[in-house]
Amino acid sequence: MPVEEFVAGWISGAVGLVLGHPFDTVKLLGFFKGMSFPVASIAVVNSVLFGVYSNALLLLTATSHQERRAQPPSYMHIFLAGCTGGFLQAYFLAPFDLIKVRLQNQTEPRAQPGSPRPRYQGPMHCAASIFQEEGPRGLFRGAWALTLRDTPTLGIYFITYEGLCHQYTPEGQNPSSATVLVAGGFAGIASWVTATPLDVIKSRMQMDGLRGKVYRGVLDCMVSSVRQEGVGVFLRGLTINSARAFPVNAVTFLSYEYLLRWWG
Ligand SMILES: CN(C)C(=N)NCCC[C@H](N)C(=O)O
Repeated sequence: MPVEEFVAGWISGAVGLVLGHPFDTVKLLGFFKGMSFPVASIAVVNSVLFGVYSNALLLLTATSHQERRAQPPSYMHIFLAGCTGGFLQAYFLAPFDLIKVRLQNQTEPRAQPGSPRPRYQGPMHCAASIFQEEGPRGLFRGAWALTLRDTPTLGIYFITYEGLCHQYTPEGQNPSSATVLVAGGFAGIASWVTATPLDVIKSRMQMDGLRGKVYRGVLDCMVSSVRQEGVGVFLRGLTINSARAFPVNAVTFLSYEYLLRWWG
C-alpha cells in the first residue's frame, strides 16, 4: 500500500490549518488559541482522508497518483474513492471535532479572575472530562451525523477538484499551481456548502444533553430544529465555512500536489 499519500496528506493538512486558524479562532471566541491540538488533529484526519482516497482509487482503477494524469479515472471512481476517504476519516475526526464543538459552545469561554471556572479548561481537560463523565463511547457522540456529513461531501470535494483540474489542464500534463489553487479552493467551498446543513445537526448532536435538550437521533434533531427555527437553520455558518474553505483547501491541495511530485 503506497504510504506517500498519507504523509503528503498529513503535511498538507497542517499547512492548510495554519491558514484556517484565524477563522477557527474567531469561531471559538479566542478560547482555542494554541496551535498544537488543531495541528495534530487536522494532520491525522487529512492524512487518513488523502491516503484512503488515493489507495481506494488505486484499488478501483489500478493507477497510481503519477499515472492518473495520463489515464484519468472516471468521475464515478473519483466520487466513490472520495466517499470512502470521507467515511473513514469521520471516525478519526469524531473525538477531535467533539472537543472543538464542546469548547466552542462553552458559555464561559475563558477563565477570568473572579468569574466562574469554565467547565473545560482546554482540549486535554475536555477529552478527559468527557471520558470520565460519558465513558469512552461519549468521545464518539455525534459520530453518525459526522459520517453522514462527510461521506458524500468528500466525494463532491474530490470530484470538484479533479473536474476543475481536468478542465483547465492540457491533456497528459500536470495542472499549474494557479489551477491547483483555484480547483482546491472551489473544492473546499463545494464540500462545505453541501456539508453545512448536516454540520449544524452534527454540532447539536454533539451538545446533546448538555443544554437540557435530548434528541432521539439525527432525524429527530433535524425535525425539531426546523420546527423551532425554520429551514434557515440549515444555513447557519455557511458564510464563514465557505470563506474559510477557499484558502485552506487551496493551499492544502497545492502542498499535497507538490509533495507528491517532489517525491516522484
Ligand atoms: C466536512 N467537509 C466539507 C470537509 N471535510 N471538506 C474537506 C475539507 C477538509 C479541510 N481540512 C477543511 O477543513 O476545509
